[in-house]
Formats: sequence, C-alpha cells, structure tokens
Amino acid sequence: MRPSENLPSSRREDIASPDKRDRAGEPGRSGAPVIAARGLDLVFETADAPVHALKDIDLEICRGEFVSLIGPSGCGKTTLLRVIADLERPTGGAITVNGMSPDEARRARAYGYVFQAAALYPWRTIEKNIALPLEIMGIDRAERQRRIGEGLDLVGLSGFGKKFPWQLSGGMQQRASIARALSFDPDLLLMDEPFGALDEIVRDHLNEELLKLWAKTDKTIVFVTHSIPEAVFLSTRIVVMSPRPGRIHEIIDCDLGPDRPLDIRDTPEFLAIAHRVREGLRAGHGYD
Ligand SMILES: Nc1ncnc2c1ncn2[C@@H]1O[C@H](COP(=O)(O)OP(=O)(O)OP(=O)(O)O)[C@@H](O)[C@H]1O
Repeated sequence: MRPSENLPSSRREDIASPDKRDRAGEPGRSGAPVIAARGLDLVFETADAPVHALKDIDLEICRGEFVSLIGPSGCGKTTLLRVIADLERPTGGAITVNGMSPDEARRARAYGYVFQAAALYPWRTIEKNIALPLEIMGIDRAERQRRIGEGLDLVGLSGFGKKFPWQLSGGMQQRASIARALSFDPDLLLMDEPFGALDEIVRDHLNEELLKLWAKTDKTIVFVTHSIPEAVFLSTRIVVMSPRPGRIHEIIDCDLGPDRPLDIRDTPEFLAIAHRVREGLRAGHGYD
C-alpha cells in the first residue's frame, strides 16, 4: 500500500502523531465507546422453533481499537456484527454505535461493512464498484474520482480501477471491497471473515496490509474470524464467544505492540496469547 507521503495531510498527521501510533499498539481504549452493548439478546423466530442467537452480550469498543470476534460456527459472530450494522434488530438489551442507535448510525454512514465474499457487482469496473456508495450519497464526479484514486492507492490497487472483478484474483477483489467500504471515510469498519476464503499466503499478506491500513487511518475495526493466529496477529482485544446461544465467554487483551511482522507468530508472547484464546474456546465449548 502507499507510502505516507502520498496520503492526504490529515492522515499524514495521524501517522506522525506519536499518540496515535502508541494507541494503535496498545489495547488502549480511549474516549467514548464507538460501540456500547448492554445485555444484548437476539432470538430469531423461525417456522420450527425460536433460535436464540445472542444472549446477554455486554461489550464496549473504543475508538482506534481492533477487536476480533472468535468462536465456533453458529455462535452468533455474524449476527453480532449485523446488529451493530442495523442489519438485524436485537430482541433485548441496548446498543449504541457512535452514541447513536444502529439505525441512526447506518443513516449517518458511520461504518463500512466488508463481507466474507467480496460482493462486487460483476458488471461494474472496480472503480465503479468503489464509487457506488458515493453515487448513492450524491457526491459529485470530481470528488468521486479523487476518493476512488485515494481508495485504490490505499489498498494497493492503483492501475486496476478499469478492470472488472472477474479479471482480478480473490485477494485483489477483497482489497477492492475494502476500498469500497472505506470510500466514504467511515470511522468504523465491520469485517465479516473477509479473508476466510483465501489461501494462506494471500491471507498472511492481506493481514499485514490490513494492519498497516489500520495504523495509517486510525479506524476502529471489528473483525470476525475462525482463525486463532489471525485474531492474535491483528487484534488489540479478542472476544471469545461460546456456542449458541452466543455469549461472550472471555475478552483477551492482545498487547503485542504496534510492530507486528509475520514472524511475531513464532514468539513466546504471541503463542501465549494464542494458547489463552484456544483455552477460552475449549472452556466455552464445554467439551471437557
Ligand atoms: N435470519 C436468521 N433466521 C434464523 N436463524 C438465524 C438467522 N441468522 C442466523 N441464524 C442462526 O443464528 C445462529 C448464529 O448465526 P451466525 O451466522 O451469527 O453464527 P456465526 O458464529 O457467524 O457462524 P459462522 O462462524 O458459521 O459464520 C445460527 O444458529 C444461525 O443458524
């Protein structure tokens, strides 16, 4: 992705600011919470029987955090992300996003959402896919072009704007969907297993790139994953969920500092956190 000198001045200041750099390296929770959930419950009514997807979720996520949700299949990770995004309504409890209801936050375009599959429109070029939210917002053509260029640059896809999605690899398509989610510069990025379908080498690379992007832009990121190493590598905190009804079993601080080369995964500190997450998953699962 692009070097800092190509960034807009506001973002250059972000990188230069020692405060922000330090905060990005710590599980430093600062200011009012971006997400505050209290006693959140969600029961899906189905033709067969009610499905209790989320139960009594208490969670606060502050500005600049990178929080991963991890847990067994069906434990409600996606549902929790969708509640934050106002794609599902909780049946109990309360949640605010940037101090607003999820509905208000959605209208205020407080977040970008990246799905498991890149979900790009095949008949639109990459730049037209990135432009879509901006068109919906009524942003004029010149400003759209500026933001498309910035977004492509940010995810390392400069020169690929005129291609169609099918002309790009899976990893490049996911980068494009990240650029689209960031096109209107939301403070909050919600990512649902964005790299789950990619091979490990590409996934490693995109993990590194995502960390750099996060440090550069100072976004708050909530990230769903099944992978313990991915969660430990990326996060400042890891929320370990237990099987249905999805509850928070444990929240683990992941204070590995701001510089995380891939080989940090071989260090005792990394392995100790990964071990804690694995133990949390096992205990929450109730196998033993
Ligand atoms: N719209 C829906 N109607 C009924 N049940 C649903 C609906 N959406 C999700 N569920 C159920 O709620 C539970 C939680 O689903 P969810 O997709 O959030 O889990 P998950 O932890 O993200 O799973 P995975 O890791 O497999 O993606 C599952 O049992 C799922 O079948």
